[in-house]
Amino acid sequence: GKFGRFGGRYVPEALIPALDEVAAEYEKAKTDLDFLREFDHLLRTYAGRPTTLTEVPRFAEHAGGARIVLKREDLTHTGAHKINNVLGQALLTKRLGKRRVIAETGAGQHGVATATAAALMGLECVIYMGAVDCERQALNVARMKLLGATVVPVTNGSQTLKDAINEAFRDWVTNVDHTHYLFGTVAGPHPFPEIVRDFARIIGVEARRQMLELTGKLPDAVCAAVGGGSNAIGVFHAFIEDEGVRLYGYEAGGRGLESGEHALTLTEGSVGVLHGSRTYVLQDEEGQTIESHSISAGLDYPGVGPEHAWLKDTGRATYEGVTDEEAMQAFALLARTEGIIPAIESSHALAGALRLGRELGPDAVILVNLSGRGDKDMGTAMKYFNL
Ligand SMILES: Cc1ncc(COP(=O)(O)O)c(/C=N/[C@@H](Cc2c[nH]c3ccccc23)C(=O)O)c1O
Repeated sequence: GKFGRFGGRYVPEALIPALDEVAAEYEKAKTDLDFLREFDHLLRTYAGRPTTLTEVPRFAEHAGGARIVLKREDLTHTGAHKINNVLGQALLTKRLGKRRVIAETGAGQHGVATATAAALMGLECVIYMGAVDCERQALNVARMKLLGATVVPVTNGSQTLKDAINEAFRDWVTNVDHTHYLFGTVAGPHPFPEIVRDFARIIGVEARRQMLELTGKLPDAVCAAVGGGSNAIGVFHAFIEDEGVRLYGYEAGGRGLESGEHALTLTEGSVGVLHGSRTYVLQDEEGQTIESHSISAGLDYPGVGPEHAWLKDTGRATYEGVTDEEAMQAFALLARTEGIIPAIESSHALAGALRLGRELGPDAVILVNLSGRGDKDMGTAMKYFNL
């Protein structure tokens, strides 16, 4: 397979034709100049690409004096990196002649991005979201409805991302003739990990060129939060061939390893199958998926994209945990020192960069993918900090 022993498509027979159809359409689109031009036009004039780099010297004072530069995916339209993947897949939906898109969401950012593209292109849109997540990301639920989407609260299981994905797959099996499942990250069955990575990698392509312009060299390290893995692979991919550039993925450490309440899939999980893909999974000895926990809904997932499983096994990337507490401290520190309120998901990468800066020392230059903005997280922040 594409990612060593990871990836594949472990799905019910009923979904194979739909996956084949999407894979075939993508193979055609990726060399179709009309598609590439329309996608590029939307990324520039609608999503607001290229996003800028912002150096954060006051924040970096807390990172052992290393230089820290942010890739500002929080400045894209809808406020997170998700818009890149969604615009590409929405164009594919139209090429497939389908009139309806469905999606899963946890933090609500992929849901908002999908509803946004559906409104733009006149597609019917249904978003599946765990009832717990509907509660903690209520602002995004309201945005999705305003954008014309139907939000379906999912009440089975842990009522978070994993369950929303299960419900979305059930819908797709029934409605595949007129519906595209607009998958929100680099997990899931082939071809989703490849398609979503290809649509997200513009982040790293821009950042690599921008870092050379800004600092005259490649960064010593690239840091990103890892939920399903799309913003991380999006910023990593353009640097994979650059051996001198270290790649760090930060997972949700939740209440800490000992608490058992975390989403440390790559650092504490084991090889298994989840949502159609062979990858790392948080599972017990019988192979039952263990419920994950994170203060950030977007990282609260017991699986991960197979390309990250491969990057971990080959040693090309390093994955570490960041607890809820560490993430919230980094969240507040960036706001206070640089006037930028990050998404709590992104704050895991910021906390990782503080740790890494102290390790690498004052000559290090660290690029951090600021995957989203923190408007959606103000409810959590108000409670956490008694604002
Ligand atoms: C701002 C922000 N940063 C980082 C992430 C982490 O995702 P990733 O690792 O793919 O970059 C998210 C996830 N937001 C998605 C998470 C998500 C959607 N579908 C998934 C499937 C599996 C795992 C995660 C997701 C959401 O709308 O909740 C996010 O909203």
